[in-house]
Amino acid sequence: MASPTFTDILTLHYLSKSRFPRYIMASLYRLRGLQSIATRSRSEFTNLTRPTTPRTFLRLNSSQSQACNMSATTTQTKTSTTSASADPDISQISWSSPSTTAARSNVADLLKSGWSLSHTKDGLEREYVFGGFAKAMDFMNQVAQQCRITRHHPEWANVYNTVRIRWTTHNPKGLSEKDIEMARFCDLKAIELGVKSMSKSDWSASAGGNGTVLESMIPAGSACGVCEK
Ligand SMILES: C[C@H](O)[C@H](O)[C@H]1CNC2=NC(N)=NC(=O)C2=N1
Repeated sequence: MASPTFTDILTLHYLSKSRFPRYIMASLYRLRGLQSIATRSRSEFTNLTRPTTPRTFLRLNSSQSQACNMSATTTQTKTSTTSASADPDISQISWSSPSTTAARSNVADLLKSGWSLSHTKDGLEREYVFGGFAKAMDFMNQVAQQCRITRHHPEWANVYNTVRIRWTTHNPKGLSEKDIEMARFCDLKAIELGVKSMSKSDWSASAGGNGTVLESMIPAGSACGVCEK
């Protein structure tokens, strides 16, 4: 049995990196009389054929992928959605200023993707669950940075890995385009940080709208002392 030459080893290496199926590789070695290589231990062979860099896939649930779809379009151009779900009722929304067509379309998309309208109808609410406290803090810090840029702040609460967030405008009171923009920003940040779940927040619905941590701290859209001035 011929022992492999340096060229054989290089060829083997090259073919392995190109991830040829193992059985083709084995036949090639046999053809070339390199039985010693063809019958090498399985693990040695597997190590050669395994891709060198691990691949990670982000598996998104439907609301997360919808949020991603939305990010690919601008506020102005977004006019339709691929979702088959029924159009949410946006007629009840209490707007901060007269709403534009784009704002109405975008808020409908957000509602379809899992945001809910606050019980006072002037805000958007959602709940994110992260891998742990550190991730939840990263999320809050990154959203806070964006708040400094947009000069707009959320009403939110955190317990360990969970962040509940509400976007509403205090002055003039109601839902505004900034709320919509920030809600979308939150979804994208959360996905970027590997959020575990993005669910509809039921903080308004539960206990008649005032039974949750945040509701007892801050009634929806309450004065913040700065916005009211
Ligand atoms: C002066 C300053 O821009 C305003 O007070 C901003 C600050 N952040 C705000 N945030 C929110 N949520 N609503 C507001 O009306 C608001 N107003």
